[in-house]
Amino acid sequence: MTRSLTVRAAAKINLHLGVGAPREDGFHPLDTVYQAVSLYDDLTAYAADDWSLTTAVAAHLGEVELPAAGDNIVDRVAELLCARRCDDGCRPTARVEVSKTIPVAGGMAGGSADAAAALVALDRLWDLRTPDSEMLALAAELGSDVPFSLIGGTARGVGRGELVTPTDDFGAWSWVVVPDDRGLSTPAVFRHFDALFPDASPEPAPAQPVLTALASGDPVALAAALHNDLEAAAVDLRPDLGDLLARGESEGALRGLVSGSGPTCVFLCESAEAARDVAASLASTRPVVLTAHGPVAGAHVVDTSPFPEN
Ligand SMILES: C[C@@](CO)(OP(=O)(O)O)[C@H](O)COP(=O)(O)OP(=O)(O)OC[C@H]1O[C@@H](n2ccc(N)nc2=O)[C@H](O)[C@@H]1O
Ligand SMILES: Nc1ncnc2c1ncn2[C@@H]1O[C@H](COP(=O)(O)OP(=O)(O)O)[C@@H](O)[C@H]1O
Repeated sequence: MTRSLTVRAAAKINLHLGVGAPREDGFHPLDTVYQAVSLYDDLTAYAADDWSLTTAVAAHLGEVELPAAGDNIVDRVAELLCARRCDDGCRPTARVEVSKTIPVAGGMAGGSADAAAALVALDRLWDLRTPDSEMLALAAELGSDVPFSLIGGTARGVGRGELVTPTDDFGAWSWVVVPDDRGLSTPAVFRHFDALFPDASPEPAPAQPVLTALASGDPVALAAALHNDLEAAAVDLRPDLGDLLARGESEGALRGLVSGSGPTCVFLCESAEAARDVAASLASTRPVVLTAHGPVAGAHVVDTSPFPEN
């Protein structure tokens, strides 16, 4: 029987996204608070003699173009892990299948989730036993959001978002998630932020109000503290998002927010029941409306077949 393992990784919401003026390397300094929420991609890696990758996107997310095998972030993970952790001259071999339910190019870090899942799965499949500190460093090379996708939960991110520290979170938070059938490009939204705010401070807005609200566990306090500096840029590029945010709030959400660089909009609700009600109201005019809760775990193994324990 072929050895295989499945790793699950979650989407994220930025509860706070403070963005400073661009650094010399072009990246923006961030002070952000990530929360992993219960929308997932599953990645299964099978032992094989060659390298192959297939991706499947959940039907409700519509017709979405993903980078072809060879250009996918999962290919980059395999190359990087092999180059840094395998013997000289080795090449990556596995058959990898990715099953996506995280909206693509939606500001929910779906590509980063797949990268984190691939790091965990291939490290285990190839028995590399990479130390956690090195896994986080490799994750940071792959993308600013990838270290958070590894650790999950609720965490503060600084630097360009790659330096993550878990934070206190005493709540069980209920979200409505409204994806969009057209993605927004993350670099384009950051560029539009620069155009709208040419005098932005080099220091991003501090995350303290959200950290205090998370420690209270009170949804009303968290709703008041939610903050996203990219929201103005995303809404300026896509004015319909502003209408959607207003509508969710008028339907009973405590607060609507663009998720990261958008275009997915998320709505914090008082309870799981309230989230179901808001979702039902929004579903009368939107093709896809989901509910989710957070925080949930980072990339973790959910199935092995048969796989010797070490
Ligand atoms: C905006 C955020 C908020 O969490 O997420 P998304 O909304 O895309 O999911 C992240 O900063 C996205 O992280 P990620 O998608 O991993 O970005 P990267 O691959 O590192 O960078 C993609 C591009 O985004 C811009 N970028 C990213 C991070 C950052 N701190 N400053 C930037 O200017 C740069 O143009 C960079 O070339
Ligand atoms: N495995 C993958 N899943 C999703 N997107 C991927 C993947 N590999 C590469 N990408 C590309 O990464 C870009 C960002 O996608 P994604 O991570 O879903 O969005 P966001 O950065 O807004 O959170 C898109 O252009 C997408 O086509």
